[in-house]
Amino acid sequence: MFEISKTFEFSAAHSVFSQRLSKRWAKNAYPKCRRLPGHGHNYRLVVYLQSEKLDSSQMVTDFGHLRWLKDFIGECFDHKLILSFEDPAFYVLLEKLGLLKNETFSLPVEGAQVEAVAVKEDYRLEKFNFKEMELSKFSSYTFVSFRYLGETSTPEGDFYSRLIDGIAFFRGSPTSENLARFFYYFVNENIKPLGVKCSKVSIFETPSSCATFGEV
Ligand SMILES: Nc1nc2c(c(=O)[nH]1)N=C([C@H](O)[C@H](O)COP(=O)(O)OP(=O)(O)OP(=O)(O)O)CN2
Repeated sequence: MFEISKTFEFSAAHSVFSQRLSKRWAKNAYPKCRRLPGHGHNYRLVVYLQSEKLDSSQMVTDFGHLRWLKDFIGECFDHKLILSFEDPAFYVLLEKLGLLKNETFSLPVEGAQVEAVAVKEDYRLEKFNFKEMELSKFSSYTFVSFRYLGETSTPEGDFYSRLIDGIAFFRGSPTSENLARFFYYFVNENIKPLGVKCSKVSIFETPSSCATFGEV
């Protein structure tokens, strides 16, 4: 069996609302990773691909065949604040940011729209634009990243373009474990036509903290 790996780097922020530390094991049991609006990491994502045989280029697959993943990470994860649908503070945070009205995600800027790049439950990609959308509809996605489409020359337009471009929604708590699982299924779904398999994915939050999901 052959195995190749490709590493991707991105910077992002998250708040690990699910963090609970045991006093017995952690000297300082204060769960600092729950803090809002979040803390940042220089993430390293390592994707492992396996194949029994080599292709016509005598490769598992060309490293260049993962360019789509580099582009996706650059557009949808890099320099984003990853907010979780399941965070108890999710609704409060969106409301305070002016993005929530009657349980509806809405942009309070005349004429502006939001472009969403969404990963569905089956890990396929979908793109759509909206001005308003019921928040409950987002929870059928595993991940949604946003881009502001509108005027930016007013202070309000500037604020909402920077805010919208800076956030993404994630289904579970954004732990390294959950991110590794997300990328494992996302990569496997989207490389099916290449005829190779993603065997595992590792996510490094820091140089010394890593989670792996797949055939470990
Ligand atoms: N199993 C997991 N544990 C922790 C996760 C996680 O995703 N999975 N996440 C965090 C935080 O995001 C934290 O920022 C990173 O944790 P940690 O390695 O403890 O970071 P430090 O740099 O503060 O730790 P050092 O002791 O200085 O290496 C927490 N835990």
